[in-house]
Amino acid sequence: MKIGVLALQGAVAEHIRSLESAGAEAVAIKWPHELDDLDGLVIPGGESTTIGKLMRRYNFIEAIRQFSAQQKPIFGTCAGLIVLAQHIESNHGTEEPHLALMDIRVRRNAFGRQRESFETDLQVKGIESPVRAVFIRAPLIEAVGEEVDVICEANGEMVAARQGHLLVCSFHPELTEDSRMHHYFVQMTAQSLQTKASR
Ligand SMILES: NC(=O)CC[C@H](N)C(=O)O
Repeated sequence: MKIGVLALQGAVAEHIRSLESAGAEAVAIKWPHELDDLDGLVIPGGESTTIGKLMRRYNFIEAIRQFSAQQKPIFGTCAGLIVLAQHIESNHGTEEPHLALMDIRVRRNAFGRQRESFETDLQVKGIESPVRAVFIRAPLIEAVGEEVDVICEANGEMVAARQGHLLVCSFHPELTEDSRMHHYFVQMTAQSLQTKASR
């Protein structure tokens, strides 16, 4: 199993390390054609406007949409969650979506200045004990469509969700030693490979 980490901006090396400790082969992806031999893709955190711009400049938008159309799993963390969302809100109003793949409405920088970065332990559906979650100028999921399963909340707010082959979280699972969120994604990818093989 080979999982790519979109390497336009953000914590790429940390995601590669976490994927490896979750048992996958992981590679940095710089060009759209490199998506062809991947089984899954991680879109890391960083700054969503910048990642969106770079995705357009290097023709990743259409390539990732095609990747998703093949039901190949995609995991967006923090800014990666924002670029996957169909609806984006910020303090300046509604923004143009980027990949627009997941039926969620997100709010950028949703925690306000006092709580810009913090860490906490959160229960995630499908993971036995709480995971350490690092939030950095994090977005929140404000609304989800019918197909979306919310798998984690922080103080009643939605911070991680899954829609079929798409997984998102508003925190940074790559910044802790706990690789269970990556393991969750590796399992999703393994399942999708199995389904394909049995077709
Ligand atoms: N840590 C992050 O990825 C922050 C996301 C960033 N605040 C944005 O809106 O794009």
